Order: sequence, then structure tokens, then C-alpha cells
Amino acid sequence: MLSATGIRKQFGDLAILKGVDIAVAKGEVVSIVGASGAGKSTLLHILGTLDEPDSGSIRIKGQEVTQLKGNALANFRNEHIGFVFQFHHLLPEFTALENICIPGWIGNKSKQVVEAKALELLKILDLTDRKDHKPAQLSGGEQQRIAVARSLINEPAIVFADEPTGNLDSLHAQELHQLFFDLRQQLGQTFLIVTHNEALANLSDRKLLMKDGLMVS
Ligand SMILES: Nc1ncnc2c1ncn2[C@@H]1O[C@H](COP(=O)(O)OP(=O)(O)OP(=O)(O)O)[C@@H](O)[C@H]1O
Repeated sequence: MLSATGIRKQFGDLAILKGVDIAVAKGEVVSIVGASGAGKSTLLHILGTLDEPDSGSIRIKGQEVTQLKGNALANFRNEHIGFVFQFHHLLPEFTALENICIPGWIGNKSKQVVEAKALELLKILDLTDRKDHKPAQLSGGEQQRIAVARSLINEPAIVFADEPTGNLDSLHAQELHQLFFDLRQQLGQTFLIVTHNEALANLSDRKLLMKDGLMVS
């Protein structure tokens, strides 16, 4: 689903990524761990097409994404890539259901198709009875689950999650992590997760260690 080779990125004089190779197969849940400053978030942003590498190749679902620019890149990202961040970034004035639908509305699918998919995701996440709640009326764990549903609305090739449990207590962190596995089981969804939570990372199919801008194991 994802294959990247030779990813390099420099900020000023500092080489942050020094030639990273990574591949993730369909339906895999892969975690990246490593010390603060190792370059994990930088790598995830680059793989997610939110930032450009200085050099290297990134293929997502067979498409070389480093060759896409402007609208073509934005459309590819919207259609094929999901994101979950530490802070959920839900829009406060929209309901849970609407927040999940928004990336679907940006594409050109019909409103009914998007809403039906959002309701299906709410059911999988056991949040159907919260669909009309605004984010402020949801717990932290529920907000993060809504953010996960939003990341899945366009049935992306891969979901990139950057410290998704970083803002949750250990019970909710464990629940959210379990959700990734449930979604893999039910939807065949692929996840690449950056985390400081070693216990959760150990549950993944593979745990990758980053050190000083390189994938070391
Ligand atoms: N836009 C930028 N400009 C300059 N330096 C940057 C920029 N983004 C990141 N860096 C630097 O790159 C290094 C790697 O940052 P990154 O956020 O990728 O690390 P990380 O492994 O995700 O760390 P953490 O676990 O603390 O989130 C850091 O030293 C950071 O200061």
C-alpha cells in the first residue's frame, strides 16, 4: 500500500531524515517509535504528502506521489490518505456526524453516500447515539474516535496517525489502539502510527525504530 525509499529531508543545516526506507502492506498496523527529535513526525508528514522530501520516492497505491502537485496532489490526499493527529482538530460548530462527513463532502461523492458511510462508521465505533453531539459535548476518547471515523470516510489506502493516543489517559489510549485493530479486521484498513507508547506499539504487526533520521530496526 505504501512504499518509500531514500527519503531525505534537511531543515537549514540539519539533516533530519537521512535516507529512510519503509514499506507497509495492505491491512498492516505498523508503529514507528524512537526518541524525541528522531524525525518521526517529519517522516509521517512527508509520507502523508503534507510536506515534500528533498529526495526519495513515495508510492501510495502504486502512485508516485512526489510527482503530484497542486490540485492533483490535494485530490489524491483527500481521496487516498487519512490522518489522525494528537489533537483531533474537530470543528466545534459541527456535529459529530458532520465532522465525519466533511472530507467526503470535499470530494465529489453524493451527500447521501457520504452520510450513509459516516453512519456505518459511527456504528462500528459504537457512537451512533452521539451523532448529533458537538465536539464539546463529547469526552476526549469519543472526540478522538470521531476523528478516526473522519479519517476513514473516503476509504483511504492508508491512515497516518501521529501520536493519536498522546492526549488520552491509558484506558482510552488502549481503547483507541484496539479500535485500529478492529478497523483492520472489519475493513482491512492499513495504519502507520507514530507513538511514544511502547506497550501499544508492541501490539502492532511490526514496530519500527527510528534513530537520528534513519530507520534502524
Ligand atoms: N519545520 C521545521 N524547521 C526546522 N526544524 C524542524 C522543522 N520540523 C522539525 N524540525 C526539527 O526536526 C527534528 C525532528 O522533528 P520531528 O518532529 O520529526 O521529531 P519526532 O521524532 O517526531 O519527535 P517527537 O517524538 O518529540 O515528536 C527536530 O529536531 C525538530 O526540531
